[in-house]
Amino acid sequence: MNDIKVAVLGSEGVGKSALIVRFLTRRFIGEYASSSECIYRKRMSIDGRQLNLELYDPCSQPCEGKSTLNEQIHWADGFVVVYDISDRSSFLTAKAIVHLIRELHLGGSKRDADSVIFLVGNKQDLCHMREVDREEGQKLASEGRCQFYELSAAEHYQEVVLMFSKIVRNASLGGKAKERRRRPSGSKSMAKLINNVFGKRRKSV
Ligand SMILES: Nc1nc2c(ncn2[C@@H]2O[C@H](COP(=O)(O)OP(=O)(O)OP(=O)(O)O)[C@@H](O)[C@H]2O)c(=O)[nH]1
Repeated sequence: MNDIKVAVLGSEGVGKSALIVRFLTRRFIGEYASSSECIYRKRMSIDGRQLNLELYDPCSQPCEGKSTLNEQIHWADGFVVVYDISDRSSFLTAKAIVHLIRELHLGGSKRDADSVIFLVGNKQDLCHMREVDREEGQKLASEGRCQFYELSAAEHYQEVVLMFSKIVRNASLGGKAKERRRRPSGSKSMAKLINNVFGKRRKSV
């Protein structure tokens, strides 16, 4: 069975965990653990093929054994680079990450690389507080040769599922069946994911 590794990257509070939890559990809960990096696993069927998906959710806080962004990039087959449309600084971080991925992610053909970086402007429901125009996102995506999505983990379940399904499909088709690399860090079961959702430091929306 194919193993597909997808890293969800971006600055603190952009909604990386919210997107992952939404995809894996259908739920948007509002507060998520941030104290450790983790990998979530899901068995999926794409085009009749069984895949083991590993989704990497980094920790924005300093934490024990934390992997570097370079390690995360080398580990992954596909990348979801997230920013918050109501936070310009998160967009600048996303831009830097996209450029770094392009620099470091040298395996595979050009076509493969083009289809496995997704740029996601999250929190579209906060468009009344928008600091990043949709056009700016599209421009960065075209410069970085990424696919572009603007969505809301809070409100757009179907779009979130579609986006993750597409990157998994693209990564699995990329012919980048890489030799298995070192995992960025520990892994987490679904039960742990659910447990992590409650009693976290609060973040404002
Ligand atoms: N309004 C709105 N809030 C969101 C959305 N997605 C996430 N949030 C909120 O944004 C805050 C941060 O979400 P997280 O999923 O913890 O963000 P993160 O990127 O994982 O943050 P770190 O773990 O600190 O890196 C939480 O309060 C979420 O409820 C969204 O689509 N809309």
